[in-house]
Amino acid sequence: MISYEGKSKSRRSKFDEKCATPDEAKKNIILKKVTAGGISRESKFDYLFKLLLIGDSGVGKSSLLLSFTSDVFDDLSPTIGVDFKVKHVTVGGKKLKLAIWDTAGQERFRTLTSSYYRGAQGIIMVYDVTRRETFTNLSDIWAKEIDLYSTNQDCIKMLVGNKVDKDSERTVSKKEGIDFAREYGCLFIECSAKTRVNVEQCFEELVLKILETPSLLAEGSSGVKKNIFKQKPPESDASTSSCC
Ligand SMILES: Nc1nc2c(ncn2[C@@H]2O[C@H](COP(=O)(O)OP(=O)(O)OP(=O)(O)O)[C@@H](O)[C@H]2O)c(=O)[nH]1
Repeated sequence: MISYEGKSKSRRSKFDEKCATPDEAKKNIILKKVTAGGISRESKFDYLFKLLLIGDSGVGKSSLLLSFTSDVFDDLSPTIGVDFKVKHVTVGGKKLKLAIWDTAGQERFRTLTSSYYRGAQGIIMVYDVTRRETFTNLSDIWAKEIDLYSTNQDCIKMLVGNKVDKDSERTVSKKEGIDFAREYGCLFIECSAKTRVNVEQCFEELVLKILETPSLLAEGSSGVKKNIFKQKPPESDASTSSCC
């Protein structure tokens, strides 16, 4: 089991609701990073890991994140650009700070979200077991995005089939998920953000695998000065940040 010292923020600020375009979303990201930078200075940890959630719109990425960090399930509106949460956990005797980035699945944000693959030690690819196209898009879109944009050669990938609480509506079998994961060298789990089945296990297995990968530990060590919260948003410029 993971033990928590949870720190999380509610997913939708009033600012979120007003963001309708990728440009507005960029400004939103900058604001959120400033807030997260404050949190990072408060806590001690052995490793800081950057995790990324990707997959089609509506598969439940934000719901998984909210379920994991806040034990809450809600009917969420689509993510605008990129969102993130911080979670402190202890796994394998190590104190970990997880910065979990939740990307919008909608295609119009793809250029914006692609830069967030940089430096991620773990990438969670999510599909909806009741919507087959979200599974076929894994190979058509998401695996290609990882190949293009992930900068960590040893980055651990986790395939997640979400919404197993709707088993009667399932259009993707568990075996298909296992086969895909084997072919693409991913970990695999089926879960439900709604019932919380396997939600903790998903993050725990991913993080344990990262801990077993020495090259990723060098990247994620708290001794490394690189601050992943200060990652520049794509195409960010002075005018954007000064607007904020
Ligand atoms: N039944 C069920 N519904 C879920 C589950 N996870 C998410 N949902 C619902 O699916 C819808 C989409 O969930 P989101 O978490 O917003 O999906 P997303 O992948 O973040 O979507 P984008 O932000 O557009 O990329 C919401 O109505 C959720 O309530 C689940 O495990 N079971």
